[in-house]
Amino acid sequence: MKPNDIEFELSELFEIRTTKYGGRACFARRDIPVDTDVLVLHRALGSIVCHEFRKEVCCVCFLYDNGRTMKVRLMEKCPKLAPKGAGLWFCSEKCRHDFLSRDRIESLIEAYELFETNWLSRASDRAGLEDCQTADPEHQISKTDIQRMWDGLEHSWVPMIDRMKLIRQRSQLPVLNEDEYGCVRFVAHCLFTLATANKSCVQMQAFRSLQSNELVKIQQYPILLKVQENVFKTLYVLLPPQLKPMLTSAIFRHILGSEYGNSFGIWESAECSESREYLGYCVLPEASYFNHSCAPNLAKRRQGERMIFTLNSPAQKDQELCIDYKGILGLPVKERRCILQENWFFDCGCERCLREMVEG
Ligand SMILES: C[S@@+](CC[C@H](N)C(=O)[O-])C[C@H]1O[C@@H](n2cnc3c(N)ncnc32)[C@H](O)[C@@H]1O
Repeated sequence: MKPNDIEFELSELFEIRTTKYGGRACFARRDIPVDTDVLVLHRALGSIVCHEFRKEVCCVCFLYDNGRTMKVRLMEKCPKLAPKGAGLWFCSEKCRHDFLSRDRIESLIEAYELFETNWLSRASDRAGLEDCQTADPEHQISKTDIQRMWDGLEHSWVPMIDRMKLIRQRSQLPVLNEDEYGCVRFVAHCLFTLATANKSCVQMQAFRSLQSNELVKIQQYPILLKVQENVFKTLYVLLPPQLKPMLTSAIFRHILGSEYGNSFGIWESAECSESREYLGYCVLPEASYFNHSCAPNLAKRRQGERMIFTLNSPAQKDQELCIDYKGILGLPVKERRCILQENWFFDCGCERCLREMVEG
């Protein structure tokens, strides 16, 4: 399948077409009235709460209660499977129950618990970690460098690990920093969804066709190549047997390559948007075909786990449906474009930018 081919239907209200200015985008199939919810998503493919907020944010509905620690843990319900609580905190019995009711959730709990145990046991090794993890700022990473790293992992590291007993495999685990640990959990969550979801559901189809920003992101942040290596190695050694078959380099690279450029921030739902805390991020494949516009006609809002995309003005048939990626609509055109280029790696081709650039 060519990257631009879309062979699935996301909504009866809009369709995906290729644009001249920015890959694929969503277009109204017919006139749609203002205030219509054009897309309502019930669950992310994968999500992660930032390490610093892990105890203060419910891992199901992402409730944040002004820095108070969430009181409900997993060990009370499944002391054998998750004696350390698997690094999960819940706001209520209801959210814990929702989580535990997911199909084959034991495999994800087992994975999270192993990651958490490993994380806690390596506390002393983490001191001084920052010093050893730097990348050469002069070297521009190429596709070949990325492929070389993966060839090394697949053809030499994986066979070496496969020959070892479990205890020795674990001694080969890299020491992770907080971001890498979060990334391990995020990828495991995505692999769990991929393993348990119906392969032909819209979320899976949308995921398979997501645009990857692997090269451009790693070129901008070369340290990510090392991060990916550490995350992959950790998953390879620690994933339980139910999830391990999902871990191939191709799926891993597609998960992270598409996360770079398609993820949605999980923000504290507060009145004042400027003082909101950034709590984590999630990947919503079905919502990742909306392009950005500096005059968007869609507003997005989170309601617990759900994400809702609502028209803020009537849309005519064939009109493009766009969201605001970055909360920068009040800035002058040059600043907006600079922020979009630095964070999302594109030159904004929206009508407002084109008009304001001509106006000077
Ligand atoms: C979330 S994806 C949107 C779907 C994407 N166009 C696709 O084909 O998969 C974000 C990417 O779309 C493109 N894009 C989104 N909004 C754009 C805009 N206003 N101008 C130019 N490119 C844009 C950029 O390549 C960006 O990295």
